[in-house]
Amino acid sequence: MTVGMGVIGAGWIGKEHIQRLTHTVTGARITAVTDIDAARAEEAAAPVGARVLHDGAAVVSADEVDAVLVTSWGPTHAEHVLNAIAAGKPVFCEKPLATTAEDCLKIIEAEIAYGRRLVQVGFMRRYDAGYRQMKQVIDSGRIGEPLIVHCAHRNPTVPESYTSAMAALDTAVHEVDVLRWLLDDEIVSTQVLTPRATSKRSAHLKDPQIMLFETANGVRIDLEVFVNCQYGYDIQCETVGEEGLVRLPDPDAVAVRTAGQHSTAVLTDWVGRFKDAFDTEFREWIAGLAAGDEPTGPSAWDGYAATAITAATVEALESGRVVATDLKPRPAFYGGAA
Ligand SMILES: NC(=O)C1=CN([C@@H]2O[C@H](COP(=O)(O)OP(=O)(O)OC[C@H]3O[C@@H](n4cnc5c(N)ncnc54)[C@H](O)[C@@H]3O)[C@@H](O)[C@H]2O)C=CC1
Ligand SMILES: O=C1[C@@H](O)[C@H](O)[C@@H](O)[C@H](O)[C@H]1O
Repeated sequence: MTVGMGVIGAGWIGKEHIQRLTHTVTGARITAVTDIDAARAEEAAAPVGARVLHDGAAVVSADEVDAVLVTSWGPTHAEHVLNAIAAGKPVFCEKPLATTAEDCLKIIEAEIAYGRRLVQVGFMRRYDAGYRQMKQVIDSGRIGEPLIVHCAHRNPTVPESYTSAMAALDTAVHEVDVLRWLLDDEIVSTQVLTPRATSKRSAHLKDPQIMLFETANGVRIDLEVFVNCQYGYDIQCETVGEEGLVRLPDPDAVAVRTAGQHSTAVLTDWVGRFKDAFDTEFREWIAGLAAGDEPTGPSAWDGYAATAITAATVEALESGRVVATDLKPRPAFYGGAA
């Protein structure tokens, strides 16, 4: 079965995923595209033979759309995801699931009422080979119980429109998700330290930031978010356990020796760093859809947790306090205590 895919939002990542589903991952065909910028929708749809529809609701209800891909701006996600659930269609939503915890909870309520998982959130790091190997090591017990995690998330530069809150909402949100999954633990409190600011930032921006998270099991996580680091796109993660540690590998790169130097390249953006992870994420999602299975990737609950924890982190940044994440109890539908 080929899955007919309707895409809502044909911007940067929307176009990336359209290319991926057309040329790299088998089992799906882009059948409909919409964007509030009609020219952008046309430009993305024409080369893959998809129809351009006038809005997200039209995409969700189109007969040729079996599943929906939401790659529009974050504040619009909840509406499209709720429409897809109402239509009983599987929906892959790029992060964030919604920009408020309240909207995430509405999605959870709608999915539970539907009675079957339809929603998957685009936290692709769970599909990265390095993070998967780290999880295997942690789960195997080889390093003993995890105690501390050291992380860094560095982008070379960000546009003027990037705000201090986005360090949590847009950037650290990936660590929040992948660490909850890696440790199989929940983040219960958050704090933000602001070291000396880089002169390379926009005047309004607090950069870098050091985020400190604590989990229910008492694991401490420190995360450096530095979005004007200049030198490249660099993702680091090291978990220290009672009997050893496990570190995320750097991406493969040849070592060059020339002119008295030994060097390896550093990547410059998330597109290249997580290309294989995105491919695997979609390969597994499409295979599940074709088999009629419920999605097994990041759930609406994970989307809620990430939004609530990053919102608490913004509160921590603005107040200078340690803030409790105060998550709701996880419903049995998502594997919580009944
Ligand atoms: N997983 C990851 O690493 C990444 C995820 N993202 C997420 O993907 C989403 C899109 O990001 P980008 O592609 O970078 O943004 P973008 O601004 O390049 O593209 C978004 C597109 O959505 C369109 N749009 C906005 N509202 C719409 C609506 N209601 N209906 C139809 N079209 C609409 C815009 O006109 C634009 O073309 C964001 O939620 C972002 O956080 C973005 C980059 C990386
Ligand atoms: O999702 C992403 C962007 O939206 C965000 O702005 C970047 O900081 C992240 O590295 C990237 O993965």
